[in-house]
Amino acid sequence: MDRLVEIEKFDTEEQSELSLRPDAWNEYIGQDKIKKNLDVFIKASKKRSEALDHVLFFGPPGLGKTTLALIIANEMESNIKVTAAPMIEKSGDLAAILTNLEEGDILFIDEIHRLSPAVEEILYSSMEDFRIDIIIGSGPAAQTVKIDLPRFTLIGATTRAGMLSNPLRDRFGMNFRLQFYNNEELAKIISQASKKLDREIIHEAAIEIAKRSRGTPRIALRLLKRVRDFADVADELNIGHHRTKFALDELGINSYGFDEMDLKLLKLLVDARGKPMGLSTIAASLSEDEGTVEDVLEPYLLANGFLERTAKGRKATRATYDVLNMDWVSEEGTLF
Ligand SMILES: Nc1ncnc2c1ncn2[C@@H]1O[C@H](COP(=O)(O)OP(=O)(O)OP(=O)(O)O)[C@@H](O)[C@H]1O
Repeated sequence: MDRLVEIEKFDTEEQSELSLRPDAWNEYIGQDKIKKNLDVFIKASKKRSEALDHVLFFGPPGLGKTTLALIIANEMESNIKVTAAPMIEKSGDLAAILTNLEEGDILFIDEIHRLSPAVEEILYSSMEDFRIDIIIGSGPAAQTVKIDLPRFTLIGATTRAGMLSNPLRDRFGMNFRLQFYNNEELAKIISQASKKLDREIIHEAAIEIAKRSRGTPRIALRLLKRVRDFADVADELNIGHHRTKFALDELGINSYGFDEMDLKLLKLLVDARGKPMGLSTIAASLSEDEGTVEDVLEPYLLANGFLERTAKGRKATRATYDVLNMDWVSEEGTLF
């Protein structure tokens, strides 16, 4: 029987990513430790003919959490339903999803930290006992009906592990943190995707795109598509280094891969002349919400030493001044 892959969380841009998405381990580049561990756990569950234990992935957007869930389903030869927490508004929505699952199915919930407490409550018993209690009616006449569920696997993904409640986090048998990719890994992802787009890309060009992708496959693939547009217009069948550099410069992507928002944030910190800045001040100055600053902007800057988090707030580092071609000012305000 064919596996069922039901996806209801993607917008149009994500739909266009689907054709480039790897569906087997050999195409999933990097994250070697996670791959190795999951491979063992999948093989063990298959050997015992059991559903895989619940899995939680966390890490910044675009690092491959959804892709991993789809590969797991492929390897387990299971049906998968992909959804996102904001689409599960009421406990009834979740109950409907759960009661429609079959033995061994996988349910993937993205942004799982955004589930409402009432919905989360239902998830606890379904993850632990494969059972849900539904209350029918209200007041003294209300009745609780227990419904048994098939043994399924929940795969949760979140950009904010810290926002997950303890009872929910504890119910996952496996936790994996995804890391940013290095340039060689991203170049491999770019070359692989380029082949799927019927283009050859030379290694130097792939590295050039990788360097400007903030360690993130989703950004790398987006840039690859734009570079391909430039190559197509110039009637170049293959993607070379010169065209790639030209295209990326035209797109205004600097050699660190920083976009306008990154640069605005770094400039804010530098303008504070060494004084730490609070998250709320940064968010207000950038007209962004705090969550976006914490989940999307900061992780890459932090991981690469362009920003420092202290108890008093965020601070520029020496590397921040270097990026912006400015003289370094220490916390005491001394110019170097
Ligand atoms: N390790 C990898 N190897 C090859 N391609 C990858 C890898 N990781 C991600 N990709 C590609 O990058 C794109 C984004 O990945 P994905 O949607 O899985 O990220 P995500 O972590 O789920 O993002 P979000 O948190 O926004 O949902 C996909 O098109 C996928 O094909």
